[in-house]
Amino acid sequence: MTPGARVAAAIEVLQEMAEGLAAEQALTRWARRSRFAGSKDRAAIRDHVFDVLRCKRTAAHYGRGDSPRALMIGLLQTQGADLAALFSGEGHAPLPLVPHELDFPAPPTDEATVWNMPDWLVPHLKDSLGEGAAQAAIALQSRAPVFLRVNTPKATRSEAMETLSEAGVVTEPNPLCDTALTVTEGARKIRNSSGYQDGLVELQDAASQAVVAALPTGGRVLDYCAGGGGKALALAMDAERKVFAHDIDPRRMADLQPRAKRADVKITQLNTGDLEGAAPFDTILCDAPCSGSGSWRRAAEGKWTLTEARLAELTTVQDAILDQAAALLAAKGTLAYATCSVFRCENEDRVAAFLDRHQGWKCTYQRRFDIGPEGDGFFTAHLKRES
Ligand SMILES: C[S@@+](CC[C@H](N)C(=O)[O-])C[C@H]1O[C@@H](n2cnc3c(N)ncnc32)[C@H](O)[C@@H]1O
Repeated sequence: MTPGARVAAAIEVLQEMAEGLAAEQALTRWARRSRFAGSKDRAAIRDHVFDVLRCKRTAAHYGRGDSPRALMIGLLQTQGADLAALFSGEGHAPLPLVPHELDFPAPPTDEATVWNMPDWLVPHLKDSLGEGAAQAAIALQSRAPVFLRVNTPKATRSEAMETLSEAGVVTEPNPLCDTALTVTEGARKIRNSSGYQDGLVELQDAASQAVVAALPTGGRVLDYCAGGGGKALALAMDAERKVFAHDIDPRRMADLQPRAKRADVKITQLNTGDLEGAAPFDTILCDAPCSGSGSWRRAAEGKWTLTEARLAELTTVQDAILDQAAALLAAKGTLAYATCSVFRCENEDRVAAFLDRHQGWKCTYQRRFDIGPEGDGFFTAHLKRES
């Protein structure tokens, strides 16, 4: 496909999203009906679509509208692309720009447009991050780096780096965690590399790894909100731990056992009804459902679909999860709370609310990870009973 045809395809995908499809669904549908497209075409189209999602307001500003075509014109203008070459009307490229589309406005001045987020989120971000809010908003407008976790039962960090480089995947040690690598070249080759297929590495954000690395070693450990099991797998690298995984929706753990097998680690899955019988646990990690604001570089739709009501609902669920997990903890155990959110209302405020509800508990550790080149935005806190 020509670059112009890829832009036309991205406009088609954005149109389907405007009609109600989620980005992944729209991209999959487009790929199914466009068998002629190669993997590089699909990747380029995906990049256009997600770039628009990350920068929708500035794209709409420069494109003078929020139609899919206007968004692509605005986005490509901010990227300094050769619009005349891309919108040539030749072959499958979009039709040439008409005069009013070439009349680009002055740069935006209002904060929500510059920060590329809904108006209501601006005060939330400021309240949460103070002077760091602008940096976070800007960081959310770029593609996230790719991070890997070295599966230490199978390889050291340097062995994994060596094996990956043979497949053209270039990495460097990530400062957030001893097991983390930042991919600097060849990210698209990871899944076919022997390092990945043989379980030497897993795809996992570096801050997410650091959250697990901060937990006490050994003991009976419950990943209470295990989801796909990324953190459970990281926990299970410590052979002294007996790791249990639970999720209110067990279907989310469907891939956990094959992944554990590939990583050569053992994880026991528990249904909600089995939790009480398996308690007490020495460590319980509650990687709670959240807005995902720390990872909106990867899942940019969340930035536009989150509502104030949903955010409030999430804080209620987060409180309930902490209360349920606390009842399963051993007397001297550690209750760890984590979110991939940067909002105070989902982080520090939840810890404070827990301590208000539970007399005789204290917070022994707390860390916030900024959105940046080293990892996604994350928050974690450890809660213990006062002895
Ligand atoms: C942030 S995701 C977990 C991601 C996962 N820990 C990982 O690292 O891949 C949150 C998970 O919490 C689960 N969840 C939501 N409410 C829950 C509850 N009340 N109890 C347990 N799990 C819950 C969701 O189904 C979802 O899979």
